[in-house]
Amino acid sequence: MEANKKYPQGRHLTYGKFPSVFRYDSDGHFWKPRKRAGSVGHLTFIPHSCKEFFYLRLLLNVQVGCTSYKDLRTVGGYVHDSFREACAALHLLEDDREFIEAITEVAELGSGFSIRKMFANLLMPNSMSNPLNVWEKLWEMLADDILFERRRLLNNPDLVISLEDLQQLCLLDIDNFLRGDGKSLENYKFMPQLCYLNFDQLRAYQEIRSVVDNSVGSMFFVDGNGGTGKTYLWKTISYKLRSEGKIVLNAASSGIASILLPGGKTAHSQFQLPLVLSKESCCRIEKKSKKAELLIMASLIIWDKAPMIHIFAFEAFQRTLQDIMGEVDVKNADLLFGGKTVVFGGDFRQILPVVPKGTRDDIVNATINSSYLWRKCRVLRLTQNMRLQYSSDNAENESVALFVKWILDIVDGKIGDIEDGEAIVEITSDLLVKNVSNPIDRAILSPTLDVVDQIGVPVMLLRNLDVSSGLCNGTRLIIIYLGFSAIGMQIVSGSHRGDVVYIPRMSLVPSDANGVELETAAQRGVEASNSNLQSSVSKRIQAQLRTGQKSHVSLQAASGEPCREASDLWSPGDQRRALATMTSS
Ligand SMILES: Nc1ncnc2c1ncn2[C@@H]1O[C@H](COP(=O)(O)OP(=O)(O)OP(=O)(O)O)[C@@H](O)[C@H]1O
Repeated sequence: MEANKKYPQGRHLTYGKFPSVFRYDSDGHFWKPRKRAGSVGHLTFIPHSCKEFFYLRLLLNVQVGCTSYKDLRTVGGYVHDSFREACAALHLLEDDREFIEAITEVAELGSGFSIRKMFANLLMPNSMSNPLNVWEKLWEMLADDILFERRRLLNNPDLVISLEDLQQLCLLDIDNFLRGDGKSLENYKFMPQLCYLNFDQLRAYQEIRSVVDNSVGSMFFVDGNGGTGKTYLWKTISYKLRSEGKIVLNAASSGIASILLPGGKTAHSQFQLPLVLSKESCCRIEKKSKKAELLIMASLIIWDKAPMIHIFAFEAFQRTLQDIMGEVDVKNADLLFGGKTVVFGGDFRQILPVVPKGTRDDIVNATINSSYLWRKCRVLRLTQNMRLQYSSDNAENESVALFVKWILDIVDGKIGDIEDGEAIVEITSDLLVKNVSNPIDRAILSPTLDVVDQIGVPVMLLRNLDVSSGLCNGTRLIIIYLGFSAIGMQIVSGSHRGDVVYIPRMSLVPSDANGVELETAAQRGVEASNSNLQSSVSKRIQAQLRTGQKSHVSLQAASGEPCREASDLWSPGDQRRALATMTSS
């Protein structure tokens, strides 16, 4: 302030910028002009708890040319009583900007750990007027070092953590700080919450956890209808174990289900399963390879949507694990899955393995519960549908419950005359959506297998091209460019919605094709298995019923949706009879 009185050339500088032109003489306690400019200064951090000093510091970062503290408190010619009031007049406190600035500043000086602690400390006394706003603006900064720490802890420099997982890990830390003070995130309902488990999920979690903790190894199957929270359970277990530095390998039988899992991969990619499986197959994992090392280090292996894959895949995986783990200790070679804990999950009402030209019996025999492994499997059941959000309106709840029962009855074969697993089901007109502007957003099926030939046409990808970018079997896209050898598309479903991608035109030759080729990896029309629904059907679930075309209608999918309206069935014509293929085993 004395320098401002003396040197007019410094009056346009904030306190932080002052050292760029002036030098402080610590002996004489005064500022004098620098001979050479270029120094950078910063103000010492002052915690929010220091109240007026904190606000004084905020003002020093904004006000210029002040020659007294009174000048600092003056805004628009009015002298405020406190630094805080002056900050408010300068709009420095709107939207919790003071806290955002304070956290941002500490982030430059300290670790992510310290700013997470700071955020928790601000939450505790309810200092922030809108903590959610601060969280949304800063959470990536709060989670800044988590990925680095995890890579270091797991000794895996290539580790990738999804944004959702990062948020959970960050919240977990904040929750831990709050617990130190006898509180938890639950006390702050307006904040994003940590995963909490319902009774069935908790029981399953505890059983799996105790086996992992005691390193005894076991095989589990978590059985639950769509929406009972299997994926939620996988996520919770994964977050928890990984937060303790343990390795959890997540895989799913389908690409689109795998992108819902933290660090999930398709089972084929995760376990190097051969495409053509037989009774003697083994995974293509070399004993001394990195993949084998990872499997040895893994505390838990999760395999979602297991009923979709042929039993040969599980048996191949079990043999491979015995081989790999037998190298660690010869006794492991006789243990189930080499002594590893492997948790399978899925819903037998959903899609079962595809057996080309197979009968119903062939399909049932190819399903995981027909394997010799099943006898050693502990089945854990989830029964509460978590996707259904019951409202305070009893009539609405009743209607939802009736609708769910109707869907389950169809799948259980209680409605319609079933012939060889198929039945004609009458759909009541109140379930039909007559006009729909954007069917891609609301459709489950059905394939037309037409060649992709027009811009603006909705398509579904039929190959796992790049699961981490959301390009997998089941991803929905809209054609935006048709080139000679590449097609440009925009993703319209899942977490990569809106992304523009270009994929080469390619031939699809099924392993048992006998010369049959499909035109491109993306096929016009929509067909999704139940497992594809969560990310590919975004807002509403419907079945598109095509006159005269036999479509595989996974009606039970709709049973998990939040409300009856969300489960409308769309019929382009007046087709009200759906041919539902029963897949119940
Ligand atoms: N304990 C829980 N607390 C809050 N929400 C939950 C809980 N468990 C599940 N949910 C929510 O319920 C919905 C359905 O759960 P989830 O996707 O895990 O079911 P699912 O059994 O995997 O379904 P599907 O078999 O159709 O894939 C999701 O929106 C999930 O976030």
